[in-house]
Amino acid sequence: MVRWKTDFSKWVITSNFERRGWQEVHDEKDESWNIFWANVGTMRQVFASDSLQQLRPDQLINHFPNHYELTRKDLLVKNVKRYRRHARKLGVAVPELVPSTFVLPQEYALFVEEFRKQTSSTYILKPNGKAQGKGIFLVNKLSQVRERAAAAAAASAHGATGGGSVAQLFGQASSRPGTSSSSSSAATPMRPALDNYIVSRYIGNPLLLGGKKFDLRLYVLVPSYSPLVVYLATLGFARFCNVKYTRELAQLDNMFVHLTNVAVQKGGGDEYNAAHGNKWALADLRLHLEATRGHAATQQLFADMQQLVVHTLKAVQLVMINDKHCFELYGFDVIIDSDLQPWLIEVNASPSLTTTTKADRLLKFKIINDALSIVTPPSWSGSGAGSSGKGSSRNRKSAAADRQYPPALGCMQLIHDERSEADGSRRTTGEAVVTGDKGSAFGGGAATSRQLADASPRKVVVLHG
Ligand SMILES: Nc1ncnc2c1ncn2[C@@H]1O[C@H](COP(=O)(O)OP(=O)(O)OP(=O)(O)O)[C@@H](O)[C@H]1O
Repeated sequence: MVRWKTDFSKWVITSNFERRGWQEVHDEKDESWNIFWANVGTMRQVFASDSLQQLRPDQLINHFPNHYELTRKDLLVKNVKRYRRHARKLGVAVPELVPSTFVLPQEYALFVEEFRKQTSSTYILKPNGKAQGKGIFLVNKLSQVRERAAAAAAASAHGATGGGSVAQLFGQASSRPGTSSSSSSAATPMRPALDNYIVSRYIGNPLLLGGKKFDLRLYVLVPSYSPLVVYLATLGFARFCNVKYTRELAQLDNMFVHLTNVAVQKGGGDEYNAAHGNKWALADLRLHLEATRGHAATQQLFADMQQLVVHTLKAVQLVMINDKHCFELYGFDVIIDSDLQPWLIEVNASPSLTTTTKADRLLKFKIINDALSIVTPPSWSGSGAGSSGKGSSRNRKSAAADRQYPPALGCMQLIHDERSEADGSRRTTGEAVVTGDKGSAFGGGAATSRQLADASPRKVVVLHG
């Protein structure tokens, strides 16, 4: 009997396990589970306590230990920048994946340099450690950054002195190596309020639908980083703002115009539509684009989004700890601009599994169902067919690197399998997502991800291989 555990009591998870006839493990200390759907916080504890080392071969868990390399805004940007630098050295063209971004406080001077080169530009500042649109603001003048920093510093110091130099506000003095925060309280600047922020070029020309801004939530399954295997779900959705988009400066602070987060838009009063949750299915968006922008342009956009996903994962492949017990279902947030170029906004390791509408329920149930069918061994399907306790030899084999993955399963389309890329036999199979060879990251004789990997100073770490 397959046994499951979760600290995440969401219907889409528990109903999927129950429908398979699997048995729940209730006791927190009971380690007889075969699959643990954990939130990221629990994962941190599991890895910190080293208990992962003791996992049996027949145990699976839904995060990689250092998933934050991809899902923390500043680390994502660092990894993507490094990947593109390596690609450039190899003469490989990798498209821009994220809008130009700087990590604060370290890259404040670079940000100022870029900002001053623009005649008019808007930037968005986002805290690394927050979600749901919290702490985000837009600026189009450097003085606004300073004002915000001062206000935030004053607030965090509970009325202590606001203001201060930009260097202080961004923590340059306090973050000097070897400077202890306790060394001299008089000499130490206040805790910088915009420490742990990133600042990104704001996509000011988003594609609009009915005059409203939206972003896309794409679901991406990674059963393995070494070899890199990637599935993209054909199910996904667009999330709309409540009010019409405008570039008017007077509306720069109006988050109902600029932020598509459901959490923000739900607070939008009457404008929020509870029936459809301000969402549109990806398939409907595709149909709409086919009708308004043409077949070829739509096809190209979906191919570009597939490339965006694969490149982003390649950018972290070398730093990700490829533990064979792990898989991950990511939520990729993408904004499409008016030229139909997709931009990655962020990657979530725990995409929301809360369901607000019937369509939401069906979509999320199906995504989890298909993801489970891919990551779990065939011997787990059907009730009572799984392992009990110590792993069977079949289960052990299922965790091995030579495992075969189906080209498509339900809504999941295999869009990248590094082993196929190496022998050139299969570039892409995501027919519903993209046709032809467009999704191939380095088609036409360009370097493969393995070549990029070999060129990197950091190597993939494989545990429990
Ligand atoms: N560079 C950008 N250009 C245009 N809009 C952006 C940009 N970055 C973020 N946004 C908008 O702001 C919203 C919030 O950004 P982001 O998702 O990075 O923050 P978050 O608070 O961490 O959200 P989440 O709850 O999804 O983790 C996005 O959904 C998008 O609508």
